[in-house]
Amino acid sequence: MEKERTLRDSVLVRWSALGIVAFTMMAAYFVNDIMAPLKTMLEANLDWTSRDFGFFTGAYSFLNVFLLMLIWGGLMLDRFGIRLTGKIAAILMVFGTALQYYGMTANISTEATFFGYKQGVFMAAAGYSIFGVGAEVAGITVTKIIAKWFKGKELGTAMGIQVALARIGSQVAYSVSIPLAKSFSISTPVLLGLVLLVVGLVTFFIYAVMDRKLDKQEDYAEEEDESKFSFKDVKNILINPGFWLIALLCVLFYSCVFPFQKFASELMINKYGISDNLAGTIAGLPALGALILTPVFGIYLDCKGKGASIMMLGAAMLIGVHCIYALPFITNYLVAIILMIILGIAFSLVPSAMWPSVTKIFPARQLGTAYALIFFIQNIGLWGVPNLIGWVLDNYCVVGNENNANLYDYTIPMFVFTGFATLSFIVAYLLKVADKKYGYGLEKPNMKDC
Ligand SMILES: NCCCC[C@H](NC(=O)[C@@H](N)CCCCN)C(=O)O
Repeated sequence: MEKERTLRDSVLVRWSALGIVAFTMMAAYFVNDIMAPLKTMLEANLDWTSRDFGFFTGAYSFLNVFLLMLIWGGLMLDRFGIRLTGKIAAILMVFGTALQYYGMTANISTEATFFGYKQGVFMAAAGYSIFGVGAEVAGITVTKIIAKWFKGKELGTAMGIQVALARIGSQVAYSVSIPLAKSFSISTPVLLGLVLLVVGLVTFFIYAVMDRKLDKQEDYAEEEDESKFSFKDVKNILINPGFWLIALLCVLFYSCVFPFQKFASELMINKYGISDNLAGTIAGLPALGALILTPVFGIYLDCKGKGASIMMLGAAMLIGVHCIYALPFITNYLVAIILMIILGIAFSLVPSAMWPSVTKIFPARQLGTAYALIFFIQNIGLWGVPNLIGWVLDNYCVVGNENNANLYDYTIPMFVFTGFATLSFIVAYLLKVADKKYGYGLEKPNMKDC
């Protein structure tokens, strides 16, 4: 007997489902990056230091790392399902961003401190930390949603398009942040993010209706889902050398991209003399490049393979980019823009090879657990590196002061990023060696017929 057609068999409905949840993630990436270009203005207007900015930026991952929120989120996703987990994640993002907005706007004394940080900074960071839990849990929920609707269909393309749409959120955030803050007030960009997140929350509730309908039609049993978080699988994953190499590559590579971008606007202004209205757009160029190139490289990897070599190439490009940014005598703004474009290419190469590689190393049953653990380790870098860079800037890099904001020499921070990029290249090389030894098939194409 022919199987009954369900909602996911309709091209229009399944791509609409993707569009709806991708919007929620786009809003999340917008809020994630909206504060980055404001670093200098935060110093001038709200008396933040670089250490404060690093503390705030790293706060995104604080609860995910130290309270294991990503792990609990993974467990909750399996125990209570997509709809409840996704709604809670979206509510956390809205609540966290509202708290962050309050921390930036309320009339909090700049003198009073909390755990050694100004109260306003602490409040904004606490909000961003709650937002970070919501954003990361929403990330794994959306991965599961895409697997649910696109399994046996255009799964790879759908995942690539979702990440590409999220990059639009980042790029728009980098471009509009400073102009908005200058035209209205320093907190206006965050307020806009809050509005987008509320719309994202509403769209997720709309998605939940579709999800319930699909479950009714397909009799979708969460127990049968292959991507569950399970403590049984944790041990098997942790003893797989492929896991450690991918997780290390992920934390090192992403530590050279996301935290770097957060400080990049100021680097563009301080070192290359780029106007502050344009600096954010340039710092956001990697997201724009990745938006276009990630699907292109995805198709290449599907048809030709060479995943391990591509990860090495991306890491090598990153070493070159950060090293040239570190050289104090190269100050031409065109060089800065070209380097940002090259970083964008590397930022497309590595993720488009790395995320599908996870599916080659682990059986489908362990995928959810493997992704949650890799995200967890990645978050350690997303917490630690901004704190480290902020501390280095305050203690070793101040070279002057202009309009109540410090001027910084970024040589040391950029050499720190070069160090991480070098380590990521070594790990990518070891991954290629391990691929040969254990036969993961990372160099093989993802699809048989192209
Ligand atoms: N199917 C996995 C896609 C992962 C996309 C990846 N996102 C992350 O790694 C997040 N854990 C961290 C996002 C932080 C955003 N600034 C990506 O490349 O964005």
